[in-house]
Order: sequence, then C-alpha cells, then structure tokens
Amino acid sequence: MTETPGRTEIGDQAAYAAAVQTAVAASAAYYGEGDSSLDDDVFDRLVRGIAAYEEEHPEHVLPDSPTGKVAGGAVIGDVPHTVPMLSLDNVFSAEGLEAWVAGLVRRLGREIATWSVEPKLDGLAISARYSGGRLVQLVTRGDGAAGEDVSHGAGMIVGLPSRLAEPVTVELRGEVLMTRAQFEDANTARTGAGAPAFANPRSAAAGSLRAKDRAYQVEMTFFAYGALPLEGTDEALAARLRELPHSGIMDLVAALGAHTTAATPVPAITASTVEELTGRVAEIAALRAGLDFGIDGIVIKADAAADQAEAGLSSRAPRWAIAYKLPAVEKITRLVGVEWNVGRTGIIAPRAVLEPVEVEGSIVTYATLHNAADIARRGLMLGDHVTVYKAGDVIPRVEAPVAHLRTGQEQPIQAPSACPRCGEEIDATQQRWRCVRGRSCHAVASVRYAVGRDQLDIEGLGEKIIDQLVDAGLIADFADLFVLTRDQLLDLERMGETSTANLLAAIEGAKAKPLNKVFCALGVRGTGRSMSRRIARHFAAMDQIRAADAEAFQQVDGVGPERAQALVAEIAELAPLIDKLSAAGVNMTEPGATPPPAPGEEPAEEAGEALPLAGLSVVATGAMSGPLDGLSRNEVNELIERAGGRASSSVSAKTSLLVAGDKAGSKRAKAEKLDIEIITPEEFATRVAAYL
Ligand SMILES: NC(=O)c1ccc[n+]([C@@H]2O[C@H](COP(=O)([O-])OP(=O)(O)OC[C@H]3O[C@@H](n4cnc5c(N)ncnc54)[C@H](O)[C@@H]3O)[C@@H](O)[C@H]2O)c1
Ligand SMILES: [Zn+2]
Repeated sequence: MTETPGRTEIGDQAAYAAAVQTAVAASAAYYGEGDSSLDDDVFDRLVRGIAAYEEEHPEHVLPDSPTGKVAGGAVIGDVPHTVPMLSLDNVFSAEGLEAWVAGLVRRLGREIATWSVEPKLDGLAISARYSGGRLVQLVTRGDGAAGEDVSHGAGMIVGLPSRLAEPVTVELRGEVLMTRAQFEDANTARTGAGAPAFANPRSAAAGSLRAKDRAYQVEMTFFAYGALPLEGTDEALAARLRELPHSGIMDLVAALGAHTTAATPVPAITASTVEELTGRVAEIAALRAGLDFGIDGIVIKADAAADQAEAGLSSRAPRWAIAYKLPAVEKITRLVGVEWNVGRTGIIAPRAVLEPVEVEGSIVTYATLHNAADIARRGLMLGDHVTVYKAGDVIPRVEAPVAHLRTGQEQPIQAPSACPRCGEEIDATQQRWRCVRGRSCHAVASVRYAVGRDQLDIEGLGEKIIDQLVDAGLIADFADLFVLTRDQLLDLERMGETSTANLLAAIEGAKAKPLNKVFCALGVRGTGRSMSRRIARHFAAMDQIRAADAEAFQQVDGVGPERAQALVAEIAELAPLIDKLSAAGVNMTEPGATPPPAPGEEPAEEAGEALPLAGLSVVATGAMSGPLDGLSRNEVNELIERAGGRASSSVSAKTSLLVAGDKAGSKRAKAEKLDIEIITPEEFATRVAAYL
C-alpha cells in the first residue's frame, strides 16, 4: 500500500529555524483564511523533516515548533472547548496500522473487539452546540483548547440542522467541507463578485466559514463524527453519550437529523480484525476518486467507550484513534502556457501547459481546461500557481489559481481570435468554440479517426499516407477514400504496386462494414463506439437515422433531450458526407437489427428479449482471460451488445453485472459496495458463448 512518505532534509540549526518559521506561517494561513502557499504534501514533508531534526538535536528545539501541537500551534481561539478538540496521529501503510493496533492492544492489555472505520473528511473541524434542540453556537477547533466563534456561518451549512429532531442539549462535532459542486458554485459566485477564486474545496470552506459580510452566498456541507454532553444535557442522554460505542453515537446523531457519512458511498462501518481494517482502507481508497467530496485518509477508532476511556489522550491526539493517510491528490504547480488545439470535429479547446509536477504517481505536464468561458470563470492567468488534481483518477484538471501567490507578473490568457489551425473565423456562439470550417478544418484528424481500428478499420492507411492525400487535395473527408484510383495512390511517396493493391482492397472491404462502424466513423460529437452501436441497433438503417427527430432519438438508450437535439443537428451537418458515402456504395444498414415501428404502427416482435443479456447493463473491467483473452475493451463491449446487453464503462446503481478480470480495482470495490453481481471473464464467456 502507501509507502512511508519522505521528508525535507534539514541540515543545520539555521535551516531548522527557517523550516519552523515556514511551517508555522503555512499553518496559520491554512487554518486561517485557508490560503497556505504550500500543498499538503510539501507541508507534511517539511514537518516530518522538522521532527526528524528535533529527534537528533533535542537541544535545538524551538518553543514555537509545530510538532506535537494541534494545528501546529499556529492558531488561537477565545471560545474554550468543553473537551479538547484534538488532531489525529497518522500511519501510512498496512504495516504501520498493524503496529499501531498492536501498540494499543499492549497498552490496554486486552484485545479490542470492535473498531469503527470511517472516511477522513478533508475540511475543517467544527463544534456545533445545541441547546434544547436549537443550534446556538459554532466554534472552530482553534488550538484544540479554544476556538473561534463562527456562528454567523450556520446558515450556509447543509446537513447541520438549525433544529434537531429532539429538543436535546448536546454538542455535535464534525467536519465542514465543500463538495465539488459547492466548490464550483462558490468560485463562480466569487469570481463573479470580482474576488479571486479559492484554490481548493478545503480552503474555500475554511475561508468562507470565517468570513463575515460577503456579497455572495456559498454553500457548504457538514458531516458529523461525534457527539458529547454539554452543560445542561439531561442525565439520561449524557449517560448514553458516555456509554455508547462510537458507532452507536453516530446512529444517535443521525437520528437527531444531522448529516453523517451513512448515505455516502463510503459509510462508516465496524470491523473486528486487522484484516478487515486494511480491507476497508483499500475499499475506501479505491472509491476516493469517485466521491464528490474530498477525503485525505481513513479514520480508525476503537469503538467501545471503555476502550477509549482507558486508552486516553496525548496532548495532540487521542490514543484510541488513528488516521491512515492517503497520498495527497492535489498539487500546486505553475501554469506556464495555454495551447489551443483544433480537434477532429473542428472544436477549439484550450489545454493547460504546466510546470511538470507529480500527481498520484505520475508526472503531469498538461491538463484539461474546458473552454474559454471556463478559464474566465476561474479567473486563471498565465504564470499563476494553480492547484491540479486527477479527475476520476486519470485526466489531470486545473482546479483553480492560488490567487495569493500572485506576484503581479501574471498575464491574462489570450484566447485566439481566429482558428489556430486554418486562420478562419471562430464560431463562439456555443460554450465550446469551433472553427467555422468544422470538420474540414482538421480533415487529417477526422479521416484518421474514421479509418481507425474501432471504426472502418482500414489497414495500411497510416497517418503519413493520410497526410499526403489531404495535402495533395486528393481527399477532403473519408468518403473521398472510396473513389481513389490506383494511379493516384501510386503517385504517393513509398507506395508500390503491392501496397497500393492491398490498400485498395482494404478500402473496398470497408464498404461492407456494419452501420454501427460507419456511423461511428462519422465522428458525431459526443458519440463514441458504444452509443454508435446503440443508435445503429435501434434504427437499423442510415435512412431511419436521418429521418429521426429529437423525440425519436430519445428512444435510444442513454440519449437525453439535449443530446438528442445535438444529434439531429450534427446529422444534418453531416448530410453531404453521408450522401457521398452512400453514392460510393458504403453499407448503410445494421445486420440483424429491425427498424423501429413508424408512429401508429404495431411494434415488431421484440427480438432483444431472447438474448442472454437482454435488459442488462454490463461493465467489464480488469484483464480479460479464458475465451476472452486478448479481446480489447471495445471488443468486449461489442460482445455485450451482440448478446443484447448494454455496455457501460462505469459502475453505478444501474449496473446489473460486472465482468471483473484480474486487477479489477476500484470498479470491483464499487460493485461490491452496491451489491452488484460480479462474475469472472470465464463465467461471462459461458453466458454469451453463442455470441463469441
Ligand atoms: N498546506 C499547508 O500549509 C498545511 C498547513 C497545516 C496543515 N496542513 C495539513 O493538515 C493536516 C494536519 O492537520 P490536522 O492537525 O488538522 O490533522 P488532520 O486533519 O490530519 O487530522 C485531524 C482532523 O481530522 C478531521 N477528521 C476528518 N474526518 C474525521 C473523522 N471521521 N473522525 C475524526 N476526525 C476527523 C478532524 O477535523 C480532525 O480535527 C496535514 O495533512 C497537513 O498536510 C497543511
Ligand atoms: Zn480552422
């Protein structure tokens, strides 16, 4: 699992003093306005370096060193806590967790029967005091002994009711954070009001909670993870809060109407063995990327009140709980450029060029920026420090600028005023800009796509030949391929008799491809292989597709009103290309499919019913084996659809079946979570044997 993390090397006393100063300043910013200039990874390395130096040189330890203190000793408060609000000690690996468990067992002199395991929410700790069921005060953690009153923020926090379900006096503790959507909304509101964007959801929550009198409203979310008696709590409830296990307290808190992790994909669970603990850690880690709120680890607590009482507290953290830290997923780096690229459909999309930075184990140099409006909305500037993370684990995204690191040297990002490829005008009427020449602007890219393996699969038609054909004006789109002559090909560089004959045969062969491949080759925006198969199956013939209106498209699985509109428009735009293909003799029907009945007509026999996967939504993940060995993901998806199922790439509550090969990872964890049937590639092959 996670490696033991590295640390900043601190060589001498002066470097040590400087490191302490940097860490204290960063902590003050982090817990204050939420505007630290260090990302968590850099900060944690620094603090570990400080701790290591102090270990070696106890005589040099400075009084304001952050080690061993809640919030690094960098914040103070004036509202005393009833019971200290502590931090958590950390482990970074399964071995570290085992050692910690063993240490606690030794300390108590007995086994610990039950643990509770919950996500470590990445926001800020809050104490919410209720009197007679009404929320009366909100206090931050501060230095652990006293915090800051932020009661003014109560109305902005979802999940923190102003009135509990019962008129009890109690203190709830939990985390306030912003979900991804709340963060996006907050930044839209903030940049709209002329203020710089928040760097990330955590700092947005911290900054927003403390701010008073802002011109705009933002929303945050509360997750409770504890409850305590207060002065005035009735004795029966106080006794329950003292005696219930942590898991029981969480049930009580939920029953009072406060938000807990129970309804999230990563609810708290209880466990009794170390294996179960590490298993749950792996599960939560696997689900992390798909959550709509940030977590930075997993918290493991001795569940029973007696175990907690006996383990006690250190000055900084309880001894009965531990945070299993997950590696930081967000890094700060610099935005050094923005490239504007024209895609195969003529869409002009910006891409961020970054100072290379390691994010979750790989070096990131480019990141997605959706469109010009998105850049403006985030208030990004060239030269900005930016926060970067991987969305859904793979695509690096620029989250936001780190506005307080600006030096004044940053430059506005210039959007192109003409198509960066051909110099023609830009159609900027839609959010996503497009060259007015559309697909013909980047003909090479659209032809390359059309002849690719999952579309027309024309072997021997490499990029170099396509480039030459387009440059020589022999083709303007892929339909022109079908009227190329032998002499035209022979004229090209490095095309001899044999390769020309082979290529002509391959082009001829492509005319017989099923409709789904021909349709996919068109490269309709937002329509990949799987959607193309569904459309081809549904309509059975190109004429039916061309005749379909938005309503008819919505009969296709997965097509909503917006996409249906876009499909109608795109197909109209592609009419000349489709006509050319038709005239060249390219197949326009889907074998085995029957067209939908015309309005008013009796529906034909539902052929799909008898198929083994009829009505099922199927996801394949991991390495395929057995009879499926060597099949690409797309080929597996084709198989699923031939057998009547619907292939999907992500696991959700709608998924009926997961085909999980070796190394299935997060999709498997999610499917287990959702109680979805999971089968091996071999079992799957048996079910669909007739369609292999
Ligand atoms: N970037 C910076 O400049 C900077 C500065 C200071 C601290 N930090 C980051 O803050 C972290 C250390 O902060 P910390 O001392 O507040 O500790 P912590 O955040 O690692 O752990 C303690 C906190 O975890 C929270 N928590 C979340 N889920 C919980 C749950 N289920 N049960 C109990 N508590 C839960 C609580 O708010 C609690 O106060 C480090 O990861 C560090 O990187 C960063
Ligand atoms: Zn162009």
